[in-house]
Order: sequence, then C-alpha cells, then structure tokens
Amino acid sequence: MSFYLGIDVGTSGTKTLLIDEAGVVQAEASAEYPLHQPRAGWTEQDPEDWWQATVTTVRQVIKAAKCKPADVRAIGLSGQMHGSVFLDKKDRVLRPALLWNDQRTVAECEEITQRAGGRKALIKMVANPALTGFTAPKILWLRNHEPKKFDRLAKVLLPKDEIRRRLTGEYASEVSDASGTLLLDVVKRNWSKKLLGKLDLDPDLLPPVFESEDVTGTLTTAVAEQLGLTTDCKVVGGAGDCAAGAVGNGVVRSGVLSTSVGTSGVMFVHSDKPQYDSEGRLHTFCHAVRGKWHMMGVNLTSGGSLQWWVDSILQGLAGIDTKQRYEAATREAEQAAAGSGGLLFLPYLNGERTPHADPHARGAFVGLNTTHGRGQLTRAVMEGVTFALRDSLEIIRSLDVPVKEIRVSGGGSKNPLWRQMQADVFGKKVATLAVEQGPAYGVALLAAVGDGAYKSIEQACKATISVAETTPAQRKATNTYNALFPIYQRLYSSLKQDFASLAELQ
Ligand SMILES: Nc1ncnc2c1ncn2[C@@H]1O[C@H](COP(=O)(O)OP(=O)(O)O)[C@@H](O)[C@H]1O
Ligand SMILES: O=C(CO)[C@@H](O)[C@H](O)COP(=O)(O)O
Repeated sequence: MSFYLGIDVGTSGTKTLLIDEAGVVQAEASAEYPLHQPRAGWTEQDPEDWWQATVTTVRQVIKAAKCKPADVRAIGLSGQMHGSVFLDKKDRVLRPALLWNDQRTVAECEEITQRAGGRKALIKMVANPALTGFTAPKILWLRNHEPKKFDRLAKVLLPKDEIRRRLTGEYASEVSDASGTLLLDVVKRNWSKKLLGKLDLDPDLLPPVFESEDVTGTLTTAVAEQLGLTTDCKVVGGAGDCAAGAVGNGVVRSGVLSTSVGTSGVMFVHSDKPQYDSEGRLHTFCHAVRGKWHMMGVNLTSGGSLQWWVDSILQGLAGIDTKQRYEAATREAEQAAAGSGGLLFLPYLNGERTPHADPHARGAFVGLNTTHGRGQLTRAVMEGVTFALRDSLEIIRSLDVPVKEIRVSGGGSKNPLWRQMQADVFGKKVATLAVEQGPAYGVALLAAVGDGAYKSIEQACKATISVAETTPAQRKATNTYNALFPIYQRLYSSLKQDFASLAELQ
C-alpha cells in the first residue's frame, strides 16, 4: 500500500494529513504558531516556526497511521501564498517573512507599475496589477528600506518552498504559487525575464519553477531520519493554498466554482485558458492542473472578521473554548432575521483586495439603532463577509464565466448558518463535499499523481471527491439580500475618501 502526505503551511498553523492511494485520510494533525504585527498593517512570521510545525505534525501523523516508512512515497506542499522568505547565500533567513496580508508596500506597488511602463503593460507581462500583498513589492521594500539585508539577499522563497528547501535541500517553486509573486509570466508559466529586468532584479534570486505534480526532489538523509521516513520519499511541486484547496474541492474543470471562508475569503473558478478581469479586481493565476488557469477574488479579512468579533469584542463569551465560542455566537446570530434588522457590516478590517484594492479601507457597521442586539451584530458580520464574496461572484458572472456549481469550504463553511447564508446571498444552491480537508488534501492528491498512482489530477479528483450535501437558496432571504447588496456595494464608494483621510491621521 502506498501513502501520501499533504502539508499546508497556513497562516494560523500547519495542517498535515496522510492519505492512502484511494484518497482515504489515515491520520491528520495540526500545530499553531503566532503572527506578529510589529506595526498596524504589517504582518510577519518566523519561517522557523513553520518548520517546527511541519516536523511536529508529520511525526504525529506517521505515528498515528502506523504505516511503514517506505510506504510513504511522496509529499505535496501547500501554503499561504505571496509570503517572502529572504535567504542569504548560506540559506540563513535574513528577517521575518512578510505575509500575504501585509500592507506596507504601497509605494513599491507604484514603483513597480511605473517601472513596468504602466498598469496595462504590467498586466500584459504578468497577468495581474501590483497589489500590496504580492511578493515582488516585498522584495523592492527590502531593497528600499533594509538595503544592507538586500545586499546579502541570495534567494527569495515562498513559505511552502522554504519548507521544501528544508526537506530536500532544493530550491524550487511551482506555477500556482509563483503566479502570486507578480514575477511569473502566467501565460507562459515561467518567470518573466522582461519584468525582472525592468525591476532590476537578478533572476537568480528566484528558484526554478515546476508544474504542481512534478517531482522536485527527495528527502535528505538527515530529514528522512528526523521525520521517520526514507530518502526515496519524493516531494512534488504542490500548490499555493488557494489552488491546492480548489484541487481538494474537485474544482479542476469549467463550470465549478469554490468559495472558502478561512482567515481570508476566496472565490475560485477554473479556467481552460488564461482569462482576465480588465479592471484587475480578480487575480489570473496558473492552476495546479497542468496547462490550466484560474481566476479568483480574495477578501483579506473574511472568517478573520468573525474571529476578531468573537475573540476580541464578545468578551462575554470569554472563558469558553474557541469552538464553543463560535457556536454560542452563531446561535445568537441565528435568532436574528436575514438582513440583521437593516444593519450592514463592511469587512475591510485590514484593507481589502477584491474588489477594492485598497490598503486603507477599514471595517464599519452602518445602520445601527437601539433595537440591535449582539445576535444582529454577529449576523451582520457574517452577512458582510458573505456580501464580500458575492462581489467576486458578480465580477465572475459579468465575465461570462459559466457558474454551474458552487462548492463551499473553509472553517466558516462548516457552520450550517454560514452555508445557508452563502446559498441565500449568492441566490444559488451550494454544495459541501463528503470529505472536506482543504489544501492539505489537494496537495496529497498531487503527490499521488506525481508518484503515478493516478494518470492526472482530474482523474485523481474524480476517483476521490464527491458532493455530500447541497443547501438550496431560500427565496425570501435571497430577496432580502438582493435588496441590501447594492447598498452594501455603495457604502465603500461613500466611505473611500474618509478611509484615506483616517489613514493620514494614523
Ligand atoms: N464553528 C464555527 N462557526 C463559524 N465560523 C467558524 C467556526 N469555526 C471556524 N470558523 C471560521 O473559520 C475561520 C478559520 O477557518 P480555516 O479554514 O481554519 O482558516 P485558515 O486556514 O485561514 O486559518 C475562522 O476565522 C472563523 O471565522
Ligand atoms: O492571499 C491569499 C491568496 O491570494 C490568501 O489566501 C493566503 O494564501 C492565505 O490564506 P489563509 O491562510 O487565510 O487560508
């Protein structure tokens, strides 16, 4: 029997699981680590924390599954996208990694756009506009703000690719995650020498780029010993967490769309050819499926908004564990009617990406009155997050991309109220999968494909992934949300200037 490991280096923690060749999960483990915010809008993590979490969870999973080391044939890696691991020539980490939701690079985004010859020229080279979360502006930030460290810079790796380096001793990336650096020619699926030249960046700073199912190396002797595996164990390219999650949801063909309510919110659609939103609100990235692409809208503080609300604001619920806190809060939200009594919430707590690429945008409750209670406020937070996903869905629909089926995933979608709310806000039934294991499952499948257990990723998904349940939209709630959504959409335009003025005062 062959087994495959999937490792997802997430923002809140690393999740690892082991599947057999039929795709059945044998064991899983997770380990959390801190996120550092040295200033408002800055987010950083220590790559060493990711490595320790990887070692701990792999060892736990191997111990629990009781499989023979030689039977673990391949590993797939997934991780939070866009993060920058800066290494010197001896592979020493130069500073904490800047993360996907870090907003410090506004000036560097302008610099990139200008050096590229304007926004249109940039999109032609790398399929996307410059956004603060992406990796290229982080490299320029290091050059502009920490020049001594930049002088020692030898390699820039994405979070999961740093884990790959530690597992195999190899520098490598793959097309889906590399798309989010803003340095990949997304159409040609290789680094854009043209943009690197215009940015005056040495191409050697970047690792070779593979397709997601390609084998990029095998475990080093020391690591194989440390993890209780063998040096024959392969490590495949893997995928950024969005593409990996999509593979884990079976979103590997046209017409199927997935949403994820994690810390971030993602609306992801498969595409057989590169397709663009001319306004650059959706990202156009390579899919983890060979020769395919995807578009996605990303909300920076999606489930993260409910997490903030429940953990930081609902102090009355302190003292009970996280799961119970969410359950208690959402039970109260369930008592409130759809539309939260005319209360709207904007989930832009840390700025936003889709549809408003605005690092200065902030959260807001609008429409408060003295009859509103805690349940309505909690419900408004969940509805605001769901409206933000609908913003992406509307852009996808406006591009004539077929939307036949919506599959929901992520921690938030495990909650029945949030599943129903998504169906009602989208005005379309949503599906949940029999086994929803997210990005770690997706890359474990990629590892199985890389090892030859399946002919293709499409075949692997067909054999292992099935829909368990569908939640239809309720007409009355959909009507309420259809009436509120245009008001929600107008609020950002009304407040945009004030968000900018507030930012100046900080
Ligand atoms: N029981 C629950 N009810 C509602 N939302 C939940 C529940 N449990 C988790 N969540 C939401 O899921 C989010 C975490 O989802 P997850 O997919 O684990 O995120 P990530 O991988 O980004 O850390 C939390 O921020 C929270 O909003
Ligand atoms: O920035 C993006 C995708 O473009 C995020 O999706 C990150 O990849 C992190 O995701 P989570 O840790 O919230 O799942």
